[in-house]
Amino acid sequence: MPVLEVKNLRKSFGDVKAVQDISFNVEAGEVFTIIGPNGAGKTTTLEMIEGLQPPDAGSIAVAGLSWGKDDSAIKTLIGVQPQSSALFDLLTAEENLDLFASFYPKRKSTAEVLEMINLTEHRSKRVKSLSGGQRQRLAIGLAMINDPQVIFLDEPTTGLDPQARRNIWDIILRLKQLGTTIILTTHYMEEAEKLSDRVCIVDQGTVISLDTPAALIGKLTKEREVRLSFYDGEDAAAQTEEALRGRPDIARMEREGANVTLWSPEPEQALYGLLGFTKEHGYRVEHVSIREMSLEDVFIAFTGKEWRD
Ligand SMILES: Nc1ncnc2c1ncn2[C@@H]1O[C@H](COP(=O)(O)OP(=O)(O)OP(=O)(O)O)[C@@H](O)[C@H]1O
Repeated sequence: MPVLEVKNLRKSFGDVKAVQDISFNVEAGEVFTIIGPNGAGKTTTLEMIEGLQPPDAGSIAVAGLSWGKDDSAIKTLIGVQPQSSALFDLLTAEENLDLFASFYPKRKSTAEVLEMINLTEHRSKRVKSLSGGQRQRLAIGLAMINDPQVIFLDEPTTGLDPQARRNIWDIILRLKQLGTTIILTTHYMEEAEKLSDRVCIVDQGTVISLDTPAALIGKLTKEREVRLSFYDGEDAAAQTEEALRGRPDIARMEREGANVTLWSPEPEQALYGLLGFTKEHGYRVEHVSIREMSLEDVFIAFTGKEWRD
């Protein structure tokens, strides 16, 4: 049985249809990531699943339980990362964890959570003197204090520097190892690609595509982009382009000065042909690279929108 079943969710705010029709299932132990442009309905969807807003229509089952019937049972099963502004500034990290733990019948030990979020040595610091990354880790600690089966993390790394972001990735991966299901939203493509078992792309309140990062990328295209630049300048590039045009393993080619870019469903084969030609003619290649398509390419292709930083 999926740990989360979301069917035909809808929610409007006046004339704004924030969520038009969203359905998905999440299996136990998955990292399931919802991505989408600004205003796509991600937060509204999460808040309905977390029981913070009632949907206008549709159904939500958490481990087979429903809001409105089984509220206190669901609350023991889920953990929600509070916005870092909801932390108590004048309490220490440890005191915040103890306070949140007191709301629940079942809990993890504070020491264990501090260890998981790598704050043991800062446990006696007041929140107001923690860094942004440390506060964010504490917010994730609060989401796990009741030892939940499912944890919701809404943009946990927004605004953090790359190192602080990686520290949060480590926590997410540790939680996954322990079997916790994680529902994540993020604006960082690399993060979604690295952490997620499946990614759900949402736009204008509907699910546009849902699959593993690899399958989403595979759906987009089988082509890879190959770039090549020549020490011997424009002439060498133009000759190479001319000679390779029409090869079956090259879908299309572009040249700009001494740089040639081509797209190929068989980039290795195309490269053999290319390098064979340049060697034969004594053209010296300065740089060769093959670029894999990324989740960012998928996002742009599906939503027609640039990714927000
Ligand atoms: N309480 C509210 N009252 C009125 N409109 C709202 C409310 N909450 C959300 N909306 C609107 O609903 C739409 C979806 O918002 P939501 O916050 O769910 O999107 P999002 O995908 O989380 O966006 P972002 O990436 O910017 O956080 C937006 O147009 C937003 O302005």
